[in-house]
Amino acid sequence: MSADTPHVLVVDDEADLRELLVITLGRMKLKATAAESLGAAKDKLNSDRFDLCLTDMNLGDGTGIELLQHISQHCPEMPTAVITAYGNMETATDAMKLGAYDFISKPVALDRLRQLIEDGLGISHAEGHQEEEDNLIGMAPSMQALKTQVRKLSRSQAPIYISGESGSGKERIARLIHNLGPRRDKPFVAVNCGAIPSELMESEFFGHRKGAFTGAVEDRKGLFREADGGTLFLDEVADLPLHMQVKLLRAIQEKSVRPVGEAREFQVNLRILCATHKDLANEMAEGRFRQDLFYRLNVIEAHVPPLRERKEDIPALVNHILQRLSNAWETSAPKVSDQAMTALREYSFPGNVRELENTLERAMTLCEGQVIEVENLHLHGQPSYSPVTKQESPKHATLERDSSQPLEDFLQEIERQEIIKALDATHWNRTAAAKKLGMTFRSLRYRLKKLELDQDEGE
Ligand SMILES: Nc1ncnc2c1ncn2[C@@H]1O[C@H](COP(=O)(O)OP(=O)(O)OP(=O)(O)O)[C@@H](O)[C@H]1O
Repeated sequence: MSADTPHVLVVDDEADLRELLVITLGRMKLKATAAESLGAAKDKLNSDRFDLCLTDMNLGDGTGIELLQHISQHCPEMPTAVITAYGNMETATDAMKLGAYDFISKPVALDRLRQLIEDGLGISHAEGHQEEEDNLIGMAPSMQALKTQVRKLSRSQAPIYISGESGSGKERIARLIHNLGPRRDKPFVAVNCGAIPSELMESEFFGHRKGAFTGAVEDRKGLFREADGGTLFLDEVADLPLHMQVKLLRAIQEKSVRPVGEAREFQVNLRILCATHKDLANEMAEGRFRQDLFYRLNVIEAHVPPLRERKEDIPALVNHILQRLSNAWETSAPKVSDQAMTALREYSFPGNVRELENTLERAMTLCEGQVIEVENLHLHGQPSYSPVTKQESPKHATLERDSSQPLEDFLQEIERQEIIKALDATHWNRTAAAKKLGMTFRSLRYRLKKLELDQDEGE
């Protein structure tokens, strides 16, 4: 064995299991050192350097949890996995919250054990990828804390629930967790659970065999197998129908899937991350989300704060987004006037970073020359606001009629502005806007035509 052969510490008070672990590691050409108690493990950690630690939960003079606490203080960089009693998810969850990257249940299956060891060594050889982190803009203390958490979580295999408002950056966080971790060279598959028709869900997730149902013209692997070895990101997980939640839980627990119309099961090794802008605990309390799946997915929560709570990040985000847009459009990035930047900082951004991106994209189209001014931003609640998809409308009424303006024109301008406000508040959903304005859909449609505001967008 050479000096750079990875060195693994095995901690278990049961001699049989200790021996099995040492033999398996030897067959994998790894160097193993065994400790039979918590005290002995601490001594070995003091006197030697290890690349990985596998520990049982019962250690005679202490527990695996105590060992994890010791490791997190004295050698936090060393990946540690725990061995738990069969079906004891609670202990496994506690261990992962304390930094264990994964767990294995007894009786220990050898192929799963080998996978666990390989995953762990992949972590200890992973270098930091600074450029990945640089793509996540955020100097606000809440974002710095989130980045620290993400760095830690990327080393773990624990499922993570990413909470946060729409457009706040949940998927971006999920990608960063994947890209910083040992699975980075394997696929990252993102799926919006709310966008798949209920009847197609099973085949989307688990695949199907050709001819399994009408329309199944060829074999399909399904998202779980596409993500094999990598990460599956379940966005809007609260939108999964209950029958699918049962199947998902089973696939996660068994680490295997059976495609529709197929007799065989296929093993999958993936990490599950999920997100929703809904309150998942509340969805569970209301009976729309299964409790067992909730506890399986929500081992650790990472929260992405809304943009209005980290306004200090707005200028850096603006520069980052304008740079990205101008690269894509092959133009030079425009500047943002001081007033426009102040307006952006004062705005509440209900649609978070995605809304900021849309606002800047529109402003870049509208601004003449190289400077984005306040009036190019069209922020809600500003007098110059007009809809995103419309061409620049003629000058907006100031709500004070100048004496030369015919009353009819003035009233029409007020009507236009009120309708636009309602349409925007409802994302151009005309039925909802009509309700907001206290008129029928037909009547709104008539007015839209009259004011030349009718368009197909946003239905
Ligand atoms: N901190 C950030 N730095 C740079 N870009 C960001 C940041 N946060 C979000 N973005 C960008 O904003 C857009 C929205 O982010 P993302 O899709 O991750 O949000 P989300 O919370 O997953 O949205 P939804 O709830 O609609 O699924 C993306 O284009 C993303 O790249």
